[in-house]
Amino acid sequence: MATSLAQVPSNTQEADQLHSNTTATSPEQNIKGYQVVQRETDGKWSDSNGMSLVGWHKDTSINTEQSLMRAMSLFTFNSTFKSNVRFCDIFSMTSDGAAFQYCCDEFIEEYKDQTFDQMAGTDARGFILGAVLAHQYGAGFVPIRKLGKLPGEVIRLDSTSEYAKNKLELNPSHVKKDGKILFTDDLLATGGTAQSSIKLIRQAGGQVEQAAFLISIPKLGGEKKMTDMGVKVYTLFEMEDNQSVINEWFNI
Ligand SMILES: O=P(O)(O)OC[C@H]1O[C@H](OP(=O)(O)OP(=O)(O)O)[C@H](O)[C@@H]1O
Ligand SMILES: Nc1ncnc2[nH]cnc12
Repeated sequence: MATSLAQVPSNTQEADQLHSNTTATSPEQNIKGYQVVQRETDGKWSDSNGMSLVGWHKDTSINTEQSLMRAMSLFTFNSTFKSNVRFCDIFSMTSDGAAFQYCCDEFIEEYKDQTFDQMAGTDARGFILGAVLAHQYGAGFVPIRKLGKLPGEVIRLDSTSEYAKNKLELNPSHVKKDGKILFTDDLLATGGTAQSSIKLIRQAGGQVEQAAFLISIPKLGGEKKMTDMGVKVYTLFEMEDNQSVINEWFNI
């Protein structure tokens, strides 16, 4: 029986259960250094609207089939939402309590030995992880917003992302001068958004040397942009942007 996206359980425990009943053609396969779980044709995770599920955990020490299947079930992809963009929807993950907790805990673990004065995140998806981590570490949260949404005196910078041009704004009075600030966003694609956001924070007197993203698409160059500006990146997932590779994994 084919497994359409609508039938894929959103609850990760149920996903594990489903997987334990399914035979993978190649349960664990190493592609570009990452462990990947493949489903056989019967169990492919996609539906007739062109949506499919794919993703893998960056931590190669997580190598049990169950962990990988959980990682893979977190995000949905939609290739028709924005033209020419393989749009990765994090809200399939955030709307699932277990999945959301799993991701947040991974970040909490990553930064547990550090202290930060503030988190900063970009409107709108960057607010989610930033707010969770701010609460966890007792740090403040600083919003970088799109044009015209922040009251008070703002500084502004143009930014270009994989599919949009924006004007980003920051209220400098929100930034702790010389404070240690972790920049957060859901996704690092071209890095244009993160680059402009971090420039704004630095212009306001904050120190940003680290940035955290749920997902990165390495092919689009964001990680290099971050490194070039002296920012160390931590991402939980990396996404393959090559449709033919994805098709091959999932027999789509
Ligand atoms: O690395 P880049 O190519 O710059 O792309 C990444 C940015 O694009 C998305 O935001 P979007 O502008 O879609 O806004 P949203 O958070 O309001 O959905 C995402 O949340 C990042 O902020
Ligand atoms: N491919 C993508 N999916 C989701 N959000 C994005 N922001 C920039 N590129 C994106």
